[in-house]
Amino acid sequence: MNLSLSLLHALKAHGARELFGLPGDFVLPFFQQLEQSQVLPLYTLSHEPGVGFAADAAARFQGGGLGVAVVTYGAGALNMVNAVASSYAEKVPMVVISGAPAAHERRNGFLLHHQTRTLDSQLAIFREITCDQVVLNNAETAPADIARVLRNCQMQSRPVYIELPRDMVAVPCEPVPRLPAPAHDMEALHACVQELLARLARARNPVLLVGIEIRRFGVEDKVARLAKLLRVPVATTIMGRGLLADTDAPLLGTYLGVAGDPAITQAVEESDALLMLGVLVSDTNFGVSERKIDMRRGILALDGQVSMGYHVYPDISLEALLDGLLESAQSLAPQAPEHKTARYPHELKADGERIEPMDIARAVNDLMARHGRMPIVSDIGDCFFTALDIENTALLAPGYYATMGYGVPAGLGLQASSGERPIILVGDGAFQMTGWELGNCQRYGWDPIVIVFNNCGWEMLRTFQPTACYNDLSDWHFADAAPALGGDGYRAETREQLQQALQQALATRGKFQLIEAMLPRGALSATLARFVDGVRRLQSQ
Ligand SMILES: Cc1ncc(Cc2c([C@H](C)O)sc(CCOP(=O)(O)OP(=O)(O)O)c2C)c(N)n1
Ligand SMILES: [Mg+2]
Repeated sequence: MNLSLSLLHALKAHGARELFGLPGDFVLPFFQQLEQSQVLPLYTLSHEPGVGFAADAAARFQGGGLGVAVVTYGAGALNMVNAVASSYAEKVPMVVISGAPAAHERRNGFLLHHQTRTLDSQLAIFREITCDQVVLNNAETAPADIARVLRNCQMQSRPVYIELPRDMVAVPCEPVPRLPAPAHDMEALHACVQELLARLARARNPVLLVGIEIRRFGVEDKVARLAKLLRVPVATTIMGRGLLADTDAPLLGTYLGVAGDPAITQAVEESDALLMLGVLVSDTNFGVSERKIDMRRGILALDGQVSMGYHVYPDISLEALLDGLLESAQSLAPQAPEHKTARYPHELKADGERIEPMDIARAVNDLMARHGRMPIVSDIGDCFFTALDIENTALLAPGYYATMGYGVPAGLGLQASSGERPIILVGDGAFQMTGWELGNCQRYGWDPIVIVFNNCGWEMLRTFQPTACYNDLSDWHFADAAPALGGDGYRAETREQLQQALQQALATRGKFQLIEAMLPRGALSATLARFVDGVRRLQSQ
Protein backbone atom coordinates (compact mmCIF):
# COMPACT_ATOMS: atom_id res chain seq x y z
CA MET A 1 0.00 0.00 0.00
CA ASN A 2 1.27 3.53 -0.69
CA LEU A 3 0.96 6.63 1.48
CA SER A 4 -2.03 7.99 -0.49
CA LEU A 5 -4.01 4.78 -0.06
CA SER A 6 -3.13 4.53 3.63
CA LEU A 7 -4.42 8.08 4.09
CA LEU A 8 -7.59 7.53 2.03
CA HIS A 9 -8.54 4.30 3.80
CA ALA A 10 -7.94 5.99 7.14
CA LEU A 11 -10.19 8.90 6.18
CA LYS A 12 -12.94 6.48 5.20
CA ALA A 13 -12.52 4.46 8.39
CA HIS A 14 -12.92 7.70 10.38
CA GLY A 15 -16.24 8.58 8.73
CA ALA A 16 -15.35 10.53 5.59
CA ARG A 17 -17.85 9.82 2.81
CA GLU A 18 -16.36 11.93 0.04
CA LEU A 19 -13.63 14.43 -0.84
CA PHE A 20 -14.11 17.99 -2.05
CA GLY A 21 -11.24 19.59 -3.91
CA LEU A 22 -9.64 21.86 -6.46
CA PRO A 23 -6.34 20.62 -7.96
CA GLY A 24 -3.06 22.39 -8.67
CA ASP A 25 0.39 21.15 -9.72
CA PHE A 26 1.60 20.50 -6.16
CA VAL A 27 -1.37 18.17 -5.55
CA LEU A 28 -1.87 16.63 -9.02
CA PRO A 29 -0.03 13.39 -8.09
CA PHE A 30 -2.41 12.95 -5.15
CA PHE A 31 -5.45 13.74 -7.33
CA GLN A 32 -4.26 11.01 -9.68
CA GLN A 33 -4.22 8.57 -6.76
CA LEU A 34 -7.72 9.72 -5.73
CA GLU A 35 -9.14 9.17 -9.20
CA GLN A 36 -7.39 5.83 -9.78
CA SER A 37 -8.15 4.34 -6.35
CA GLN A 38 -11.84 5.36 -6.10
CA VAL A 39 -11.61 4.83 -2.33
CA LEU A 40 -13.80 7.91 -1.85
CA PRO A 41 -15.81 9.91 -4.43
CA LEU A 42 -14.20 13.23 -5.40
CA TYR A 43 -16.21 16.38 -6.10
CA THR A 44 -14.40 19.44 -7.46
CA LEU A 45 -15.79 22.98 -7.14
CA SER A 46 -14.72 26.25 -8.73
CA HIS A 47 -13.13 28.22 -5.89
CA GLU A 48 -11.42 27.05 -2.68
CA PRO A 49 -13.75 28.92 -0.29
CA GLY A 50 -16.55 26.81 -1.78
CA VAL A 51 -14.48 23.64 -1.37
CA GLY A 52 -14.04 24.43 2.33
CA PHE A 53 -17.70 25.30 2.91
CA ALA A 54 -18.85 22.11 1.13
CA ALA A 55 -16.55 19.94 3.26
CA ASP A 56 -17.78 21.79 6.37
CA ALA A 57 -21.42 21.09 5.50
CA ALA A 58 -20.75 17.40 4.81
CA ALA A 59 -19.18 17.07 8.27
CA ARG A 60 -21.92 19.05 10.05
CA PHE A 61 -24.83 17.25 8.47
CA GLN A 62 -23.46 13.77 9.16
CA GLY A 63 -23.06 14.32 12.94
CA GLY A 64 -19.92 12.38 13.76
CA GLY A 65 -18.60 12.27 10.16
CA LEU A 66 -15.54 13.99 8.71
CA GLY A 67 -15.41 16.60 5.95
CA VAL A 68 -12.35 16.52 3.66
CA ALA A 69 -10.99 19.38 1.52
CA VAL A 70 -8.06 18.69 -0.87
CA VAL A 71 -6.27 21.69 -2.37
CA THR A 72 -2.98 22.75 -3.86
CA TYR A 73 -0.20 24.51 -1.97
CA GLY A 74 -0.18 28.32 -1.52
CA ALA A 75 -2.81 29.90 -3.74
CA GLY A 76 -5.20 27.01 -3.11
CA ALA A 77 -4.84 26.33 0.60
CA LEU A 78 -4.47 30.00 1.57
CA ASN A 79 -7.57 30.79 -0.44
CA MET A 80 -9.49 28.50 1.94
CA VAL A 81 -8.31 30.02 5.22
CA ASN A 82 -11.61 31.80 5.97
CA ALA A 83 -13.66 28.64 5.46
CA VAL A 84 -11.35 26.62 7.72
CA ALA A 85 -11.37 29.39 10.34
CA SER A 86 -15.16 29.21 10.29
CA SER A 87 -15.04 25.43 10.80
CA TYR A 88 -12.62 25.90 13.69
CA ALA A 89 -14.84 28.51 15.35
CA GLU A 90 -17.95 26.36 14.92
CA LYS A 91 -16.27 23.11 15.96
CA VAL A 92 -16.53 21.25 12.68
CA PRO A 93 -14.33 18.13 12.15
CA MET A 94 -12.77 18.90 8.79
CA VAL A 95 -9.53 17.49 7.31
CA VAL A 96 -7.53 19.90 5.15
CA ILE A 97 -5.11 18.12 2.81
CA SER A 98 -2.73 20.39 0.93
CA GLY A 99 -0.23 19.37 -1.71
CA ALA A 100 3.28 20.74 -1.15
CA PRO A 101 6.70 20.99 -2.80
CA ALA A 102 8.84 17.82 -2.99
CA ALA A 103 11.93 17.46 -0.80
CA HIS A 104 14.35 18.17 -3.67
CA GLU A 105 12.39 21.34 -4.61
CA ARG A 106 12.83 22.67 -1.10
CA ARG A 107 16.60 22.34 -1.51
CA ASN A 108 17.03 23.72 -5.06
CA GLY A 109 17.59 27.28 -3.88
CA PHE A 110 14.76 28.88 -5.86
CA LEU A 111 11.80 30.77 -4.49
CA LEU A 112 9.00 28.39 -5.51
CA HIS A 113 5.78 29.46 -7.23
CA HIS A 114 2.83 29.69 -4.76
CA GLN A 115 5.36 30.23 -1.92
CA THR A 116 4.80 33.24 0.37
CA ARG A 117 7.31 34.32 3.04
CA THR A 118 8.87 30.88 3.60
CA LEU A 119 8.02 27.34 2.54
CA ASP A 120 6.71 26.73 6.08
CA SER A 121 4.52 29.85 6.23
CA GLN A 122 1.43 27.92 5.19
CA LEU A 123 1.89 25.41 7.99
CA ALA A 124 2.28 28.31 10.42
CA ILE A 125 -0.93 29.91 9.19
CA PHE A 126 -2.90 26.66 9.50
CA ARG A 127 -1.57 26.08 13.03
CA GLU A 128 -3.83 28.98 14.05
CA ILE A 129 -7.04 27.47 12.64
CA THR A 130 -6.60 23.72 13.20
CA CYS A 131 -6.24 21.61 16.33
CA ASP A 132 -3.44 19.38 14.97
CA GLN A 133 -1.11 19.32 11.97
CA VAL A 134 1.32 16.98 10.25
CA VAL A 135 3.72 17.23 7.29
CA LEU A 136 3.88 13.75 5.72
CA ASN A 137 7.59 13.73 4.73
CA ASN A 138 8.44 10.43 6.45
CA ALA A 139 6.67 7.19 5.45
CA GLU A 140 7.89 5.45 8.63
CA THR A 141 6.09 7.83 10.99
CA ALA A 142 3.19 8.65 8.65
CA PRO A 143 0.73 5.94 9.88
CA ALA A 144 1.06 6.99 13.53
CA ASP A 145 0.97 10.70 12.64
CA ILE A 146 -2.18 10.33 10.52
CA ALA A 147 -3.83 8.23 13.26
CA ARG A 148 -3.08 10.91 15.86
CA VAL A 149 -4.30 13.78 13.69
CA LEU A 150 -7.56 12.07 12.70
CA ARG A 151 -8.30 11.08 16.28
CA ASN A 152 -7.78 14.68 17.42
CA CYS A 153 -10.02 15.90 14.61
CA GLN A 154 -12.83 13.72 15.94
CA MET A 155 -12.18 14.05 19.67
CA GLN A 156 -11.97 17.86 19.53
CA SER A 157 -14.39 18.26 16.63
CA ARG A 158 -12.07 20.80 15.02
CA PRO A 159 -10.26 20.96 11.66
CA VAL A 160 -6.81 19.40 11.22
CA TYR A 161 -4.11 20.09 8.59
CA ILE A 162 -2.20 17.47 6.56
CA GLU A 163 0.56 18.69 4.25
CA LEU A 164 1.48 16.14 1.55
CA PRO A 165 4.73 16.76 -0.42
CA ARG A 166 4.17 15.69 -3.98
CA ASP A 167 7.07 13.22 -3.98
CA MET A 168 5.53 11.25 -1.09
CA VAL A 169 2.13 10.22 -2.56
CA ALA A 170 3.26 6.87 -3.98
CA VAL A 171 5.86 5.92 -1.35
CA PRO A 172 5.19 2.51 0.27
CA CYS A 173 3.45 2.95 3.60
CA GLU A 174 1.85 0.79 6.28
CA PRO A 175 -1.89 1.08 6.91
CA VAL A 176 -3.00 3.68 9.46
CA PRO A 177 -4.05 2.20 12.82
CA ARG A 178 -7.29 3.32 14.50
CA LEU A 179 -6.41 4.84 17.87
CA PRO A 180 -8.91 4.18 20.69
CA ALA A 181 -10.54 7.15 22.37
CA PRO A 182 -8.65 7.96 25.60
CA ALA A 183 -10.04 6.13 28.65
CA HIS A 184 -11.98 8.13 31.22
CA ASP A 185 -11.17 8.46 34.89
CA MET A 186 -14.32 6.66 36.06
CA GLU A 187 -14.12 8.03 39.61
CA ALA A 188 -13.98 11.59 38.34
CA LEU A 189 -16.84 10.88 35.94
CA HIS A 190 -18.95 9.42 38.77
CA ALA A 191 -18.24 12.41 41.02
CA CYS A 192 -19.15 14.79 38.22
CA VAL A 193 -22.42 13.00 37.45
CA GLN A 194 -23.43 12.91 41.12
CA GLU A 195 -22.67 16.59 41.69
CA LEU A 196 -24.50 17.57 38.54
CA LEU A 197 -27.63 15.56 39.40
CA ALA A 198 -27.60 16.93 42.95
CA ARG A 199 -27.56 20.47 41.60
CA LEU A 200 -30.48 19.70 39.29
CA ALA A 201 -32.44 18.03 42.11
CA ARG A 202 -32.02 21.10 44.39
CA ALA A 203 -33.16 23.49 41.65
CA ARG A 204 -36.65 24.94 41.39
CA ASN A 205 -36.61 25.26 37.60
CA PRO A 206 -33.86 23.30 35.89
CA VAL A 207 -33.65 23.87 32.13
CA LEU A 208 -31.61 22.10 29.45
CA LEU A 209 -29.96 24.33 26.82
CA VAL A 210 -28.33 22.47 23.92
CA GLY A 211 -25.73 23.63 21.41
CA ILE A 212 -23.78 22.48 18.39
CA GLU A 213 -21.60 19.86 20.07
CA ILE A 214 -24.53 17.46 20.53
CA ARG A 215 -24.74 17.19 16.73
CA ARG A 216 -20.97 17.15 16.20
CA PHE A 217 -20.56 14.20 18.58
CA GLY A 218 -23.72 12.44 17.38
CA VAL A 219 -25.46 12.37 20.80
CA GLU A 220 -28.80 14.07 20.04
CA ASP A 221 -30.80 10.93 20.79
CA LYS A 222 -29.11 10.53 24.17
CA VAL A 223 -29.87 14.16 24.99
CA ALA A 224 -33.52 13.66 24.05
CA ARG A 225 -33.69 10.56 26.30
CA LEU A 226 -32.11 12.47 29.18
CA ALA A 227 -34.54 15.38 28.82
CA LYS A 228 -37.50 13.01 28.93
CA LEU A 229 -36.04 11.05 31.85
CA LEU A 230 -35.35 14.21 33.87
CA ARG A 231 -38.62 15.82 32.72
CA VAL A 232 -36.91 19.15 32.12
CA PRO A 233 -37.74 21.56 29.29
CA VAL A 234 -35.18 21.91 26.50
CA ALA A 235 -34.25 24.92 24.41
CA THR A 236 -31.62 25.26 21.70
CA THR A 237 -29.22 28.14 21.23
CA ILE A 238 -29.40 30.15 18.01
CA MET A 239 -26.39 28.18 16.75
CA GLY A 240 -28.11 25.00 17.83
CA ARG A 241 -31.24 25.73 15.81
CA GLY A 242 -32.50 22.52 14.20
CA LEU A 243 -31.01 20.25 16.88
CA LEU A 244 -33.30 17.50 18.23
CA ALA A 245 -35.59 18.08 15.23
CA ASP A 246 -35.79 14.32 14.65
CA THR A 247 -36.43 13.44 18.31
CA ASP A 248 -39.41 13.71 20.67
CA ALA A 249 -37.55 15.81 23.23
CA PRO A 250 -39.78 18.32 25.09
CA LEU A 251 -38.40 21.17 22.99
CA LEU A 252 -39.46 24.73 23.91
CA GLY A 253 -37.77 26.22 20.82
CA THR A 254 -34.75 28.48 20.25
CA TYR A 255 -33.42 30.86 22.90
CA LEU A 256 -32.93 34.29 21.32
CA GLY A 257 -32.85 36.56 24.38
CA VAL A 258 -34.63 39.85 23.78
CA ALA A 259 -35.24 38.87 20.15
CA GLY A 260 -37.08 35.66 20.88
CA ASP A 261 -40.16 34.12 22.48
CA PRO A 262 -40.48 35.79 25.92
CA ALA A 263 -41.54 32.50 27.55
CA ILE A 264 -38.36 30.76 26.35
CA THR A 265 -36.22 33.76 27.33
CA GLN A 266 -37.73 33.74 30.81
CA ALA A 267 -37.33 29.96 31.25
CA VAL A 268 -33.64 30.07 30.26
CA GLU A 269 -32.64 33.28 31.99
CA GLU A 270 -34.48 32.61 35.25
CA SER A 271 -33.42 28.99 35.56
CA ASP A 272 -31.54 28.30 38.78
CA ALA A 273 -29.83 25.29 37.17
CA LEU A 274 -29.19 25.85 33.47
CA LEU A 275 -27.61 22.67 32.12
CA MET A 276 -25.75 23.69 28.93
CA LEU A 277 -24.70 20.74 26.76
CA GLY A 278 -22.29 21.56 23.93
CA VAL A 279 -23.10 25.27 24.04
CA LEU A 280 -20.58 27.87 22.82
CA VAL A 281 -20.68 30.82 25.22
CA SER A 282 -20.65 33.33 22.36
CA ASP A 283 -22.11 36.76 21.74
CA THR A 284 -24.46 35.33 19.12
CA ASN A 285 -25.83 32.81 21.64
CA PHE A 286 -25.99 35.12 24.66
CA GLY A 287 -25.26 38.63 23.41
CA VAL A 288 -28.89 39.67 23.45
CA SER A 289 -29.84 38.19 26.81
CA GLU A 290 -32.57 40.16 28.57
CA ARG A 291 -31.02 39.41 31.96
CA LYS A 292 -27.34 38.53 32.26
CA ILE A 293 -27.07 34.78 32.84
CA ASP A 294 -24.79 33.97 35.79
CA MET A 295 -22.67 31.27 34.17
CA ARG A 296 -21.31 30.30 37.60
CA ARG A 297 -24.79 29.08 38.57
CA GLY A 298 -24.99 27.14 35.35
CA ILE A 299 -23.51 23.79 34.38
CA LEU A 300 -21.50 23.78 31.14
CA ALA A 301 -20.32 20.64 29.31
CA LEU A 302 -18.15 21.83 26.42
CA ASP A 303 -14.74 21.14 24.87
CA GLY A 304 -14.34 17.85 26.73
CA GLN A 305 -14.80 19.25 30.25
CA VAL A 306 -17.65 19.98 32.67
CA SER A 307 -17.76 23.12 34.79
CA MET A 308 -20.30 23.92 37.50
CA GLY A 309 -19.96 26.67 40.09
CA TYR A 310 -16.23 26.91 40.75
CA HIS A 311 -15.61 23.23 39.96
CA VAL A 312 -14.10 22.04 36.68
CA TYR A 313 -13.98 18.34 35.77
CA PRO A 314 -11.42 17.96 32.93
CA ASP A 315 -11.30 15.16 30.33
CA ILE A 316 -14.98 14.26 30.37
CA SER A 317 -16.44 13.78 26.91
CA LEU A 318 -20.04 14.77 26.23
CA GLU A 319 -20.94 11.16 25.43
CA ALA A 320 -19.38 9.79 28.64
CA LEU A 321 -21.24 12.42 30.66
CA LEU A 322 -24.55 11.58 28.98
CA ASP A 323 -24.04 7.85 29.50
CA GLY A 324 -23.32 8.51 33.17
CA LEU A 325 -26.37 10.75 33.58
CA LEU A 326 -28.67 8.30 31.77
CA GLU A 327 -27.53 5.58 34.14
CA SER A 328 -28.25 7.53 37.35
CA ALA A 329 -30.80 10.22 36.54
CA GLN A 330 -34.27 10.27 38.09
CA SER A 331 -37.18 12.42 37.00
CA LEU A 332 -37.14 15.87 38.58
CA ALA A 333 -40.83 16.67 38.15
CA PRO A 334 -44.12 14.86 38.82
CA GLN A 335 -44.98 15.02 35.14
CA ALA A 336 -43.31 15.79 31.84
CA PRO A 337 -43.17 19.52 30.98
CA GLU A 338 -45.83 20.59 28.53
CA HIS A 339 -44.29 19.96 25.16
CA LYS A 340 -45.11 23.43 23.91
CA THR A 341 -44.50 22.92 20.22
CA ALA A 342 -43.30 26.25 18.95
CA ARG A 343 -45.64 27.77 16.41
CA TYR A 344 -44.17 28.81 13.09
CA PRO A 345 -45.80 31.08 10.51
CA HIS A 346 -47.79 29.28 7.81
CA GLU A 347 -50.44 30.04 5.17
CA LEU A 348 -48.78 32.49 2.86
CA LYS A 349 -51.33 34.85 1.35
CA ALA A 350 -50.58 34.20 -2.30
CA ASP A 351 -51.65 37.58 -3.66
CA GLY A 352 -50.20 40.46 -5.64
CA GLU A 353 -48.50 42.05 -2.66
CA ARG A 354 -44.74 42.51 -2.57
CA ILE A 355 -42.68 39.92 -0.72
CA GLU A 356 -41.42 40.46 2.84
CA PRO A 357 -38.90 38.10 4.49
CA MET A 358 -41.58 36.53 6.69
CA ASP A 359 -43.49 35.58 3.51
CA ILE A 360 -40.54 33.40 2.52
CA ALA A 361 -40.66 31.63 5.89
CA ARG A 362 -44.40 31.08 5.47
CA ALA A 363 -43.97 29.77 1.92
CA VAL A 364 -41.26 27.30 2.98
CA ASN A 365 -43.29 26.18 6.03
CA ASP A 366 -46.34 25.61 3.80
CA LEU A 367 -44.20 23.60 1.38
CA MET A 368 -42.78 21.43 4.16
CA ALA A 369 -46.21 20.96 5.73
CA ARG A 370 -47.42 19.52 2.42
CA HIS A 371 -44.34 17.65 1.23
CA GLY A 372 -42.28 16.86 4.34
CA ARG A 373 -39.34 18.57 6.01
CA MET A 374 -36.20 19.38 4.00
CA PRO A 375 -32.77 20.41 5.30
CA ILE A 376 -32.19 24.16 5.24
CA VAL A 377 -28.76 25.66 4.49
CA SER A 378 -28.53 29.37 5.14
CA ASP A 379 -25.97 32.04 4.38
CA ILE A 380 -25.42 35.03 6.63
CA GLY A 381 -27.70 38.02 6.15
CA ASP A 382 -31.37 38.47 6.92
CA CYS A 383 -31.94 35.05 5.33
CA PHE A 384 -30.39 33.54 8.48
CA PHE A 385 -32.82 35.36 10.78
CA THR A 386 -35.70 34.39 8.50
CA ALA A 387 -34.53 30.75 8.80
CA LEU A 388 -35.35 31.00 12.53
CA ASP A 389 -39.02 31.37 11.56
CA ILE A 390 -38.92 28.13 9.56
CA GLU A 391 -40.10 24.86 11.11
CA ASN A 392 -37.59 23.08 13.29
CA THR A 393 -35.70 21.11 10.65
CA ALA A 394 -31.96 20.50 10.11
CA LEU A 395 -30.37 23.93 9.68
CA LEU A 396 -26.75 24.45 8.58
CA ALA A 397 -25.45 28.00 8.95
CA PRO A 398 -22.29 29.67 10.35
CA GLY A 399 -24.42 31.47 12.92
CA TYR A 400 -21.47 32.34 15.18
CA TYR A 401 -18.47 32.90 12.91
CA ALA A 402 -20.97 34.57 10.53
CA THR A 403 -19.07 34.40 7.26
CA MET A 404 -20.93 35.12 4.06
CA GLY A 405 -20.55 32.83 1.05
CA TYR A 406 -21.44 29.69 2.99
CA GLY A 407 -24.96 28.98 1.72
CA VAL A 408 -24.63 27.74 -1.86
CA PRO A 409 -21.44 25.64 -1.62
CA ALA A 410 -22.54 24.23 1.73
CA GLY A 411 -25.87 23.21 0.21
CA LEU A 412 -23.99 21.42 -2.58
CA GLY A 413 -21.81 19.69 0.00
CA LEU A 414 -24.87 18.54 1.93
CA GLN A 415 -26.50 17.05 -1.16
CA ALA A 416 -23.24 15.44 -2.39
CA SER A 417 -22.70 13.80 0.99
CA SER A 418 -26.22 12.83 2.02
CA GLY A 419 -28.17 12.73 -1.23
CA GLU A 420 -30.84 14.91 0.40
CA ARG A 421 -32.20 17.89 -1.52
CA PRO A 422 -31.65 21.11 0.47
CA ILE A 423 -33.38 24.44 0.42
CA ILE A 424 -30.65 27.11 0.32
CA LEU A 425 -31.38 30.61 1.65
CA VAL A 426 -28.93 33.31 0.52
CA GLY A 427 -28.88 37.10 0.21
CA ASP A 428 -27.94 38.85 -3.01
CA GLY A 429 -24.66 40.04 -1.51
CA ALA A 430 -23.62 36.57 -0.41
CA PHE A 431 -24.77 35.06 -3.72
CA GLN A 432 -22.40 37.43 -5.51
CA MET A 433 -19.57 35.74 -3.57
CA THR A 434 -20.11 32.00 -4.11
CA GLY A 435 -23.48 31.57 -5.81
CA TRP A 436 -21.78 30.73 -9.09
CA GLU A 437 -20.79 27.34 -7.68
CA LEU A 438 -24.31 26.33 -8.87
CA GLY A 439 -22.71 25.87 -12.30
CA ASN A 440 -21.21 22.64 -10.92
CA CYS A 441 -24.63 21.06 -10.29
CA GLN A 442 -25.00 19.82 -13.86
CA ARG A 443 -21.82 17.69 -13.60
CA TYR A 444 -23.08 15.92 -10.50
CA GLY A 445 -26.87 16.03 -10.88
CA TRP A 446 -27.35 18.18 -7.76
CA ASP A 447 -30.68 20.01 -7.70
CA PRO A 448 -30.99 22.29 -4.66
CA ILE A 449 -33.80 24.79 -4.37
CA VAL A 450 -32.11 28.18 -3.92
CA ILE A 451 -34.07 31.20 -2.64
CA VAL A 452 -32.15 34.45 -3.19
CA PHE A 453 -33.32 37.24 -0.87
CA ASN A 454 -32.74 39.99 -3.44
CA ASN A 455 -33.08 43.36 -1.70
CA CYS A 456 -30.36 44.84 -3.92
CA GLY A 457 -28.25 45.70 -0.93
CA TRP A 458 -26.22 44.74 2.11
CA GLU A 459 -29.35 45.13 4.23
CA MET A 460 -27.93 43.84 7.50
CA LEU A 461 -25.22 46.49 7.34
CA ARG A 462 -27.82 49.13 6.62
CA THR A 463 -29.36 48.38 10.01
CA PHE A 464 -26.07 49.52 11.57
CA GLN A 465 -25.43 52.36 9.08
CA PRO A 466 -28.85 53.52 7.76
CA THR A 467 -27.50 56.53 5.85
CA ALA A 468 -24.60 54.80 4.11
CA CYS A 469 -24.95 54.62 0.32
CA TYR A 470 -22.30 51.91 -0.07
CA ASN A 471 -24.93 49.37 1.09
CA ASP A 472 -26.89 49.91 -2.14
CA LEU A 473 -26.16 47.17 -4.68
CA SER A 474 -27.55 47.04 -8.21
CA ASP A 475 -30.07 44.46 -9.38
CA TRP A 476 -28.12 41.55 -10.83
CA HIS A 477 -31.14 39.65 -12.24
CA PHE A 478 -29.82 36.33 -10.95
CA ALA A 479 -32.81 34.36 -12.29
CA ASP A 480 -31.85 35.31 -15.86
CA ALA A 481 -28.40 33.77 -15.33
CA ALA A 482 -29.73 30.43 -14.05
CA PRO A 483 -30.31 28.71 -17.44
CA ALA A 484 -26.77 29.59 -18.55
CA LEU A 485 -25.48 27.74 -15.47
CA GLY A 486 -27.67 24.68 -16.13
CA GLY A 487 -30.63 25.43 -13.87
CA ASP A 488 -34.07 27.06 -13.90
CA GLY A 489 -34.57 30.64 -12.70
CA TYR A 490 -37.72 32.30 -11.39
CA ARG A 491 -38.02 36.01 -10.58
CA ALA A 492 -40.76 36.46 -7.98
CA GLU A 493 -42.00 40.04 -7.49
CA THR A 494 -45.21 39.08 -5.64
CA ARG A 495 -46.24 36.55 -3.02
CA GLU A 496 -48.31 34.66 -5.58
CA GLN A 497 -45.28 34.37 -7.89
CA LEU A 498 -43.20 33.18 -4.93
CA GLN A 499 -45.65 30.39 -4.15
CA GLN A 500 -45.92 29.34 -7.80
CA ALA A 501 -42.14 29.35 -8.22
CA LEU A 502 -41.68 27.18 -5.13
CA GLN A 503 -44.27 24.69 -6.36
CA GLN A 504 -42.65 24.51 -9.77
CA ALA A 505 -39.18 24.21 -8.26
CA LEU A 506 -40.23 21.38 -5.95
CA ALA A 507 -41.73 19.49 -8.89
CA THR A 508 -38.56 19.84 -10.99
CA ARG A 509 -35.72 17.43 -10.27
CA GLY A 510 -32.26 16.96 -11.78
CA LYS A 511 -31.23 20.61 -12.02
CA PHE A 512 -30.93 23.47 -9.56
CA GLN A 513 -33.91 25.75 -9.10
CA LEU A 514 -33.12 29.42 -8.38
CA ILE A 515 -35.95 31.59 -7.05
CA GLU A 516 -35.05 35.28 -6.93
CA ALA A 517 -37.41 36.76 -4.33
CA MET A 518 -37.44 40.53 -4.87
CA LEU A 519 -37.62 42.29 -1.49
CA PRO A 520 -38.12 46.03 -0.99
CA ARG A 521 -35.00 47.86 0.21
CA GLY A 522 -35.22 48.25 3.99
CA ALA A 523 -37.52 45.25 4.49
CA LEU A 524 -36.23 43.30 7.50
CA SER A 525 -37.40 40.07 9.10
CA ALA A 526 -39.13 40.56 12.45
CA THR A 527 -36.42 38.51 14.15
CA LEU A 528 -33.57 40.62 12.77
CA ALA A 529 -35.47 43.80 13.67
CA ARG A 530 -35.87 42.53 17.26
CA PHE A 531 -32.17 41.56 17.36
CA VAL A 532 -31.12 45.02 16.21
CA ASP A 533 -33.47 46.69 18.73
CA GLY A 534 -32.20 44.39 21.46
CA VAL A 535 -28.54 45.06 20.72
CA ARG A 536 -29.19 48.81 20.58
CA ARG A 537 -31.14 48.69 23.88
CA LEU A 538 -28.50 46.59 25.63
CA GLN A 539 -25.70 48.80 24.31
CA SER A 540 -27.47 51.93 25.55
CA GLN A 541 -27.71 50.55 29.11
C1 LIG B 1 -17.15 37.11 3.92
C2 LIG B 1 -17.89 38.22 4.65
N1 LIG B 1 -17.65 39.51 4.31
C3 LIG B 1 -18.29 40.52 4.96
C4 LIG B 1 -19.18 40.28 5.97
C5 LIG B 1 -19.89 41.44 6.70
C6 LIG B 1 -21.39 41.42 6.45
C7 LIG B 1 -22.36 40.98 7.38
C8 LIG B 1 -22.20 40.49 8.83
C9 LIG B 1 -22.95 41.43 9.78
O1 LIG B 1 -20.91 40.45 9.28
S1 LIG B 1 -23.93 41.06 6.71
C10 LIG B 1 -23.38 41.72 5.23
C11 LIG B 1 -24.33 42.06 4.11
C12 LIG B 1 -25.02 40.81 3.59
O2 LIG B 1 -25.73 41.16 2.39
P1 LIG B 1 -26.72 40.10 1.74
O3 LIG B 1 -26.03 38.83 1.52
O4 LIG B 1 -27.33 40.76 0.56
O5 LIG B 1 -27.81 39.87 2.87
P2 LIG B 1 -28.81 40.98 3.49
O6 LIG B 1 -29.16 41.93 2.39
O7 LIG B 1 -29.98 40.21 3.99
O8 LIG B 1 -28.07 41.64 4.60
C13 LIG B 1 -22.00 41.86 5.24
C14 LIG B 1 -21.23 42.40 4.08
C15 LIG B 1 -19.39 38.92 6.32
N2 LIG B 1 -20.20 38.56 7.35
N3 LIG B 1 -18.74 37.91 5.64
MG1 LIG C 1 -29.08 41.84 0.34
